[in-house]
Amino acid sequence: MAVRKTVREVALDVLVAVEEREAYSNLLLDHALKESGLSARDRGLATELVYGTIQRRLTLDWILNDLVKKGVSSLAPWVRQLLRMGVYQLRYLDRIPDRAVVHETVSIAKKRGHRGISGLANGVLRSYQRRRREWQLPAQPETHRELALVTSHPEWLVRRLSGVYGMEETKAMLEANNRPPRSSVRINLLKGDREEVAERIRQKMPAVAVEPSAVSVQGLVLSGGGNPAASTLFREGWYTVQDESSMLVSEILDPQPGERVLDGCAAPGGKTGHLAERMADEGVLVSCDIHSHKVDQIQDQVRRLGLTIVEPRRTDMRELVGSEKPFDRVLLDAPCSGLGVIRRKPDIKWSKEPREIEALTDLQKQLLDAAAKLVSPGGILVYSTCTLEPEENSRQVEAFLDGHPDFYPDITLEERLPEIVREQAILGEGWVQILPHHFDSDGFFIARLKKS
Ligand SMILES: C[S@@+](CC[C@H](N)C(=O)[O-])C[C@H]1O[C@@H](n2cnc3c(N)ncnc32)[C@H](O)[C@@H]1O
Repeated sequence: MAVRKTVREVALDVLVAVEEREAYSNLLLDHALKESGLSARDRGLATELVYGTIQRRLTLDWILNDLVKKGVSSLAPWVRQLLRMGVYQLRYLDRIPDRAVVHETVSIAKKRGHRGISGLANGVLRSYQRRRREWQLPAQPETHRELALVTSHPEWLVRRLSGVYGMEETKAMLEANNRPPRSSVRINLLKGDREEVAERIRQKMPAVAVEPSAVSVQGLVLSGGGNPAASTLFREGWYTVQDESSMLVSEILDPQPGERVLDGCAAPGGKTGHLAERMADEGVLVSCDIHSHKVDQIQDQVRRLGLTIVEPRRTDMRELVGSEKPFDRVLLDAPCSGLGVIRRKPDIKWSKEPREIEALTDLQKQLLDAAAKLVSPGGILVYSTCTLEPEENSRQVEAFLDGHPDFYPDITLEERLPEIVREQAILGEGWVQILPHHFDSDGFFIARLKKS
């Protein structure tokens, strides 16, 4: 029988895979936890170790570069990650005794490396224990570098965001990125109303506290009890796991039963399901994505939610122009830099580069041009992203409106928002920008545009 990995070995392997394959931490971790056979408590610890070590990377490397002679970049990836994970536990996790951290780290080093590596691990962690007071950070960071170090985000990102939102707001946003995401679900309107679904969840999962979301009328916030996607209620389509601000996108498009609707960049299908539910599963909903494996994910959602009006297609949305009749409503939930979802995928902050943002804005512009042609006169176009970058958001919309005089911003967007969002989020003409600390949700930009 194969020997089961310990919780720290599971976490370490995920950390190494994220770095080497440049894959998303949440996907790799989900997969590793499923295979691991770890108890629920250890799964919680593995999750904390993976997210925490990635989140705090800059601060951890700042310390390790003082403790490792040639610096962390000189180490083999697994040794680098092992030391980061060790210092992370000593610095940020009070509930694990220091000696347990040192012991576990050195055991993995012994098992996987030679004596030199276990000696290094032991020396580095013990030096950190002795000298930990040397690495003090200011409570009120004043420079970009200090804010980068305190919140552990790349300096280019701190510079860029504080140029737009100011130091105070940026600090709040970056701190929110280091907090664990809230767990929320969108109730399936085709099955019941919010109170009915909440009651079912309470009965099925008594350990879970269920509260209505203040951000979305279809949202429920869950706390204190496992993974909502593992429940039979999820498999039976009573709800979909979705972030609260992301739910606002389909609410703002507000498709009606019987209409012809396009979800142009649809996979994995979270918003497709939402649109169809709001259409009472009546009408036509073309849901396309450029990647075929992702179209399968849309298909899975449709099946699970028991929807009949969705037509999943593998296609480049731009190719629909000329071959499809216009739509009453179009959702363009565009590919973006994802800076609003760093809390869920902390590796994004280390893998994204400023030049990628420029390439993305080009693609978004092309998709918007195509979307404009696919909306029928009098129809609605909603453009959304899960990023915070004006180049991809408000400026993208301004440029679109300049180039498309037949479109105008729909100011009814404001009255479609719940009071708390109107009061706290950033509102523009026909658009809203939600930042991660506003509601401890994902950062989202949503614009509602009307064709005359
Ligand atoms: C932000 S994600 C969409 C998330 C989705 N709306 C949801 O709520 O589940 C953007 C998607 O656009 C797809 N995409 C990128 N370029 C595309 C194109 N030219 N045509 C259609 N889909 C595209 C990507 O594969 C990706 O799945």
